[in-house]
Amino acid sequence: MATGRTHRPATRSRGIPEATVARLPLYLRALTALSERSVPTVSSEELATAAGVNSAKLRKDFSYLGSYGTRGVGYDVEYLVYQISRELGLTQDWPVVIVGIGNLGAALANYGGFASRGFRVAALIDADPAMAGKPVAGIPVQHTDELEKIITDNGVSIGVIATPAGAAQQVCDRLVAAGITSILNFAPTVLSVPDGVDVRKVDLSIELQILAFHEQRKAGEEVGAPRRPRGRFHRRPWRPIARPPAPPAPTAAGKDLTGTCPP
Ligand SMILES: NC(=O)c1ccc[n+]([C@@H]2O[C@H](COP(=O)([O-])OP(=O)(O)OC[C@H]3O[C@@H](n4cnc5c(N)ncnc54)[C@H](O)[C@@H]3O)[C@@H](O)[C@H]2O)c1
Repeated sequence: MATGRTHRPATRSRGIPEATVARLPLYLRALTALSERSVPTVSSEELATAAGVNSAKLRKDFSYLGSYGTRGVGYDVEYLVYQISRELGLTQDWPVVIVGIGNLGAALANYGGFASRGFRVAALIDADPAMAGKPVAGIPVQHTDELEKIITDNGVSIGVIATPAGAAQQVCDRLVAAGITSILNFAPTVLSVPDGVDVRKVDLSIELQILAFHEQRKAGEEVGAPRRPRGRFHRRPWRPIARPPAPPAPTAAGKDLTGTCPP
C-alpha cells in the first residue's frame, strides 16, 4: 500500500530499521491467524510464506527483537505475538479520532478490525452541522468546533483524516496544534507537518495505478512480439532508425498557414 513516512530516521531509536518495523505488522497478522488456529510453533519458512516475506529477511528481522527460535522446533507463536505486539506498542490501547465522516470515515468507523488490533475509535468529527449528534457505528458525530477539546479530553495522539483534499491541511494543522503526533491521511494530498509528527498516507488509487501498469505489461507480453531477454548485459543489436517519409513540399494552394494570421 502506498504509504509515506516523515521526520523519522531510517533506523529507530532502539536500533530496529524502519523497513523491519514496516514488516512487523505482516508477521503479526500471520501469527495472529496461527494463534487463532491454536498452532503452537511455526518455522521461519512457514511464517515467511504466510507473511509474504523472504525467510532470511524474517530471521534477520526477528534477530532485532532478540528472537531466534529453536532449531528443529521454530518460533513459539504466542510468545512472538506478544513480542511483536510489545515492539509495535500494541500492548496498550490507542484512542483514535476520525475527522471527516463521509463515505470513507463512516466505513472506517464501522470497521471492527481496529479494536482487536489495539485501536479504539474515541471520537468521530465532522464539519457538517447537520451530522452533529448523529450516531455512526454507535458513536455520535461531533462538530469540528469541538476538535481541540475532544483530543485533550480523550488523550488522543493518533488522528485519521478522511476529509476532502482541500480541507486536509487545515484539519491536520488543527490536529497537530491540539497535540496529535501521528496522522493517517486518506485525503489525496501531501500534508506538511512539523518535526516529531508522523504521517502515513493511504491511497488505494495509487495501488490500482501500479496494478494497471503491470496489467498493461502483461497484456503487452501476451499479444506482442517475442519477449526481450532479461538481464543487465543484454543489448539490442543496432538497427538504423526507420524515419517517416518526408512530407510533400507545400504548394501555393495548400500552404500551412499556422501562425501567419494577424492577431
Ligand atoms: N486513500 C484512499 O484510498 C481513499 C479512498 C476513498 C476516498 N479517499 C479520500 O477520502 C476523502 C473522503 O472521501 P469520502 O468519499 O468519504 O468523501 P465524502 O464527501 O463522503 O466525505 C467527506 C466528509 O468530510 C467532511 N468535511 C469536509 N470538510 C471538513 C473539515 N474541514 N473538517 C471536518 N470534516 C470535513 C464532510 O462534511 C464530509 O462528511 C476524500 O479526500 C477522498 O478523496 C481516499
